[in-house]
Amino acid sequence: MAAFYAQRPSRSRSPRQERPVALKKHKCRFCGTYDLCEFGRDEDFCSSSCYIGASKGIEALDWDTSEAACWLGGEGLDRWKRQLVSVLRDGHALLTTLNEGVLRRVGVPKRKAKEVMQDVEDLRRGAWSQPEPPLKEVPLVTVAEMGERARPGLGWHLVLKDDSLRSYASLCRNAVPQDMAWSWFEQLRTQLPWQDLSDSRYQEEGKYMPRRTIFTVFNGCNCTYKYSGVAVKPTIEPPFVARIREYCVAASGLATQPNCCNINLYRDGRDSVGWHTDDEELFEGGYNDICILSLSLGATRTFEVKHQPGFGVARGSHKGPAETSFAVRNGDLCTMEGKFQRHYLHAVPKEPQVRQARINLTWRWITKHNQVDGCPLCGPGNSRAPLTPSIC
Ligand SMILES: O=C(O)CCC(=O)C(=O)O
Ligand SMILES: [Fe+2]
Repeated sequence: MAAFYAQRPSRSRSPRQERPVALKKHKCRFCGTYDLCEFGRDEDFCSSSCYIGASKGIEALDWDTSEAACWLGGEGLDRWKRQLVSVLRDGHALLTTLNEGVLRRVGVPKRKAKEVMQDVEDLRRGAWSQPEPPLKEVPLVTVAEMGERARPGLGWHLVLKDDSLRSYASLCRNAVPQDMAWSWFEQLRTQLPWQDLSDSRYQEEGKYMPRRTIFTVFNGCNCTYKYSGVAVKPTIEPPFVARIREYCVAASGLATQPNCCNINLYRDGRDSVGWHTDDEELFEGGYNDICILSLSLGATRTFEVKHQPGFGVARGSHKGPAETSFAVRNGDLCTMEGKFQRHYLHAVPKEPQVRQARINLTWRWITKHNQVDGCPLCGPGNSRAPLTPSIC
């Protein structure tokens, strides 16, 4: 954490003028330049805006290109600075996209690349271990509230409420009537061009992931969904899937339409999805408040949730049992909201006794369209577009 703050550039505004009362003598952990603190809740910050800035973790590292270049110089990467700066436009990109492969590709020797990545990991840990801003500082309206307002009595409620980690999950049983849900299930099962994916790290040759899948996007988007070693090419959302989306979004009280959907077919209880987080760059859920809306169709399965391994534990280590779980049944809608993808993992475990198939649609908002895929929607300004679902 120290490294994170030590590397942070100082701010130019003068908060002394903004703060008439000084209650405590302190050096602010965010801006580092003030010695008077009036912000009572957390004595390490001089103002609530610094607290909020710091609590945004990676987002708070608002280096520009020249500051990123300066950091690279400090790491002894001067020789490769020109190539690296074109990849790492700013501190945000440095914290989210730099890896050993990027360094090796521009010619950084293996040993040096490893060394640099250790420093980057320090920065990342600092950013990730920040507290989340409380709702009264940075408001967030959950789908449980929005859905209740849009559809009173439909039954939206919170199944996970973690204010300190700004993580929420809302659930609505029977959001879609049973007969309609079963007919959607049949239509999706028989009409979608399902794909089988293989991740060479986990599957032997000729073997596939334990579920079939498809990733739909809006017409005009060309983003591939890449996660844990697989790449799912986009399919333009068929009109009947669009109608399902519109129905579910209306039932949730969300005012904007999610622009993509990951759809899974679990053929029976032997199919599953392991512990993971949907924190891919496309959705920017590793550092922004986001919402993922999920519809379950067909067989009842169990949805499991647990904390991400904490500070000091390798982020890839997913051992340990679920901390929260609930059944997801035909016609149920649920969500993952706020910083859920940053702090929690989720899974649908194998349940060999289940004989029927299940289909799950998870709608998301792509906020950072992918340049590498040549997505025409990629452009300046889209990467920081916040998702603030609002009430209809
Ligand atoms: O099937 C589910 O309920 C979860 C699917 C999921 O986590 C995903 O598609 O990322
Ligand atoms: Fe997921």
